[in-house]
Amino acid sequence: LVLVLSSRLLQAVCINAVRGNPDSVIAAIDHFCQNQEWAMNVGDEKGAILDSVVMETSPSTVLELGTYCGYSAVRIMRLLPPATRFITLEMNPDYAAVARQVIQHAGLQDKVCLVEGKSADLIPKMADMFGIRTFDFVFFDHWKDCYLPDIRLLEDCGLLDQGSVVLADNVLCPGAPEYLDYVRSSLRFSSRFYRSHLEYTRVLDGLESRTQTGPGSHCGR
Ligand SMILES: O=C(NCCNC(=O)c1cc(-c2ccc(F)cc2)cc(O)c1O)c1cc(O)ncn1
Ligand SMILES: [Mg+2]
Repeated sequence: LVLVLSSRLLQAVCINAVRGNPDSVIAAIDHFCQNQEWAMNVGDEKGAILDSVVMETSPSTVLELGTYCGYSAVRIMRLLPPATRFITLEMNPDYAAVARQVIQHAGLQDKVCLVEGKSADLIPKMADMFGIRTFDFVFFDHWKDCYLPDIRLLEDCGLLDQGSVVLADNVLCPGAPEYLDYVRSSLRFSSRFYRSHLEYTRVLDGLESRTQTGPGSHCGR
């Protein structure tokens, strides 16, 4: 039986991780990617930075764009108190299917709301679909050329407000230059670069966080 990479990653989780234990799921994926096959999870080095920004923000509403195999979803959800809303969007149905099983193995299936579809189509429906007014924390890890249009869309839909944090993966590798210029250009936000490395490699990469300082665009003040 020939398995695609995401299925081989899931198999490694099923074999090596303890059911209901998110940290063992994270460790199993990192071990698989470090020793068997590279895969585009945010990884342990950037993952620790992700953890620290999530804990610092202590959000009550979280949106992730780009679920892939569910690694960062497990990382984020394991830190959140039970009442927190966590929504993750993935347009690739094969990735979404693997992610559901990885998240279930971690015992976090009741906390996740995994929606399949394009971020550009789903973001405008967030308020109606989930009764979400604004997101306190957003993690960008999907197609890099979607970062800029999608943060603009989140703003236009009034889904970001004062204090909202947007954290983006891969701003150096593969890179999101237009996005970086945008988030670093406006005075309405403070942005910070976290220097790191491409997951499981020594290639330079990093995360960029942007915190909204002024009120949301729909407040009018
Ligand atoms: O969103 C979709 N892909 C994942 C986006 N993420 C990435 O592309 C990504 C890539 C890399 C990466 C870095 C160096 C390299 F040499 C190759 C890849 C690393 C990362 O950390 C990522 O996050 C997708 C796909 C598809 O086929 N259909 C619908 N959606
Ligand atoms: Mg990434």
